[in-house]
Amino acid sequence: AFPPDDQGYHDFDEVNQVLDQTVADHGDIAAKSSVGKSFEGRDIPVLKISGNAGQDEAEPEVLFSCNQHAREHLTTEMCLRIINRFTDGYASDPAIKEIVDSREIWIVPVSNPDGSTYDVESGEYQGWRKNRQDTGTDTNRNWDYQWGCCGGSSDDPNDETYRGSAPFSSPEAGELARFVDSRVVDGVQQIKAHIDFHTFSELVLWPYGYTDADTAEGMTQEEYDRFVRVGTEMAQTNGYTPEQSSDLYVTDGSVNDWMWGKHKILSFTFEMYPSSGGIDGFYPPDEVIERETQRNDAAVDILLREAGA
Ligand SMILES: NS(=O)(=O)N[C@@H](CCC(=O)O)C(=O)O
Ligand SMILES: [Zn+2]
Repeated sequence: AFPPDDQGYHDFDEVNQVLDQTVADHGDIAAKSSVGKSFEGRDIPVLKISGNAGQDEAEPEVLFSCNQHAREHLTTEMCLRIINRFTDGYASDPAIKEIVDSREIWIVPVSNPDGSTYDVESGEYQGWRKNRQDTGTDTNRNWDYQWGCCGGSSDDPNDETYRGSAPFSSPEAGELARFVDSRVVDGVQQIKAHIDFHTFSELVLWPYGYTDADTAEGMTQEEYDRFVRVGTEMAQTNGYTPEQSSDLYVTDGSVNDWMWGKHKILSFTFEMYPSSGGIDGFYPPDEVIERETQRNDAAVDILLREAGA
C-alpha cells in the first residue's frame, strides 16, 4: 500500500479492482486478460478497449504500456487515465466513441508488478527500478533487439541497468513481447503504434536508442522523419522535449528498439513529470496525478489517429 499521503496512487491490487470494475461497467467495449506471469507469479493484466471488444476486428491497434520501472508509479496512473477516458467517455463524447469504434486499444498499466509492489508494500518507498528476479533485471535493457550491443546497459547483476543473463531472461519483457508477437495476424502486425510511459524528465523519445545515428539497419530517413514529425507534434501538446532516445543516453535492449526493429511499430517512450529532481522526482505527491496525466490526452489522441494513417 502507498503511504498515507499518497493514497491517490493505485497499488497492484487496486489496479486490478479498477480493471474489473471497468469491465463490469463497460463490458461491451472493455475486456481484461493477462499477457502472462511475472517472475513472482503475478498475472500482468492487459485491458482491451474497442467497440465489440470480444471480437478481433480489422482495426488498427495501439498499445500503451506503463510501470516497466517499479518506482515510476505516476505512469500507472497515466494508463488508468487512458482507460477511464475511453470507457467513461464512450457514451457521452462522440469523438471518444469514434476512436474506440475504429481502433483496438491495448493498455498494460503495470508491466512490472513484482517491482512495483516491492517498492510500496512496506509503506516506505524503496526507490526500486528493476524486476524482482534475483538481484533484479532492468527489463528496459532486456528486449531482444541489439541486446547488450553498445554500452547502453550493464552486465553486472547489481547495476540498475543490468541487462539480464540473456535477451528476454525476464518474464516481464518476454511475456509482453510474446503478446505483441501474437498480434501478427496473417503475417501483418496489427499493432501500429505504442507508447511506453516512464518518469521523469518530460521527454518524448523515439528509436533507436542503441545508436546515435538517425538512420541504421531497419530505419530509413523517411521512417526517421516520421518519428520526428509525430514525436514533435505530440511534444507540442504536452510541453515535453522531443528527441531521439540516444540523445539522452545510449540504451540497448530497450522496448522501443524492439517494437520498431522487430515489428515496425511506431514506438515512443514518454518521460513524464517532473522535468528534473533527485530520487524524489520519482515520487510526486498524489495531488499532481490528475494534472500530469490529463496533460497527455492530446498526445494519446495524436498517436491513435496516426495509427490509422
Ligand atoms: N525512466 S528512465 O529509466 O529514467 N529512462 C529510460 C529511458 C528509455 C530510453 O531512453 O529509451 C531508461 O533508461 O530506460
Ligand atoms: Zn523508466
